[in-house]
Amino acid sequence: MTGTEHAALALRGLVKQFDGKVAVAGVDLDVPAGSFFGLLGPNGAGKTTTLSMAVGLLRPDAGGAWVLGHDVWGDPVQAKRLFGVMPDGVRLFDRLTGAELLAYHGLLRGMDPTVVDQRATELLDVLALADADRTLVVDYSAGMKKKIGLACALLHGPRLLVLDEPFEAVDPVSAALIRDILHRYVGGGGTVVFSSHVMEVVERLCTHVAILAEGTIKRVGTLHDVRGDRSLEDVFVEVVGGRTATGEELAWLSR
Ligand SMILES: Nc1ncnc2c1ncn2[C@@H]1O[C@H](COP(=O)(O)OP(=O)(O)OP(=O)(O)O)[C@@H](O)[C@H]1O
Repeated sequence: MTGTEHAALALRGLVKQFDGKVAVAGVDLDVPAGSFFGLLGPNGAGKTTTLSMAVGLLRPDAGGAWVLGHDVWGDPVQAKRLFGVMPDGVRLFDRLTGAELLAYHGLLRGMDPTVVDQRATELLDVLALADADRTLVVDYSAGMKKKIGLACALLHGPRLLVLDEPFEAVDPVSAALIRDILHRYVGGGGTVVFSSHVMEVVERLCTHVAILAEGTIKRVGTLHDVRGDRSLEDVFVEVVGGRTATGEELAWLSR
């Protein structure tokens, strides 16, 4: 489709309904190559549904997704070489150790086993998972599961990373580690797009932001464009709306 060649990820007219209820109502988005892109939205906004359609995990009712010009749904083999995904809820084969899981991912991607071995050792080391070499992923903590998910997404050296809530349930030390790795990845020419509802993380990391609410993109642009002179939280609350407490509710809680 014209106009989708230059973006690292281009979404056009994505729509998804579940049981007649619209979850994503026509999302158009361009994630510029080399950007650190935050997809912000409240609970239930449609972030996971949008990203799942963008990476070929959930078939859209309408619309499509292109990665560096390659059609994710029309030419999945070529497109899937170019990106790595860390889905939410971490759907991993968790009866394996971290090293085994990486070896399995490498095999699935048809990678040279020596390269897989070398990269897996490096990734487990950098992500501070090397000590857990005998632990099954099912027994990992939530933060460790995020980290092994990120390692799986990085293993084949993708040009785009798509991460659903990468900082959810992650302690500050692991979060800092993940941030560092993502920064290095973008510094080296990669593109990251991730979903979050944590303002501070997005404000700190991202060059570009989109605010998704009720299944549509409400604001999009560079962090500066979207935020202006205000805090991202102010803009987010204004865009997404929400009730303001009058102070009279829950009066029975005060003594
Ligand atoms: N498999 C499904 N079946 C039915 N409804 C679904 C399904 N997946 C998502 N939904 C609905 O679609 C809407 C968008 O959900 P989605 O998970 O994409 O939002 P989200 O922005 O990722 O939310 P959160 O931040 O809470 O993870 C919600 O109303 C949700 O209940």
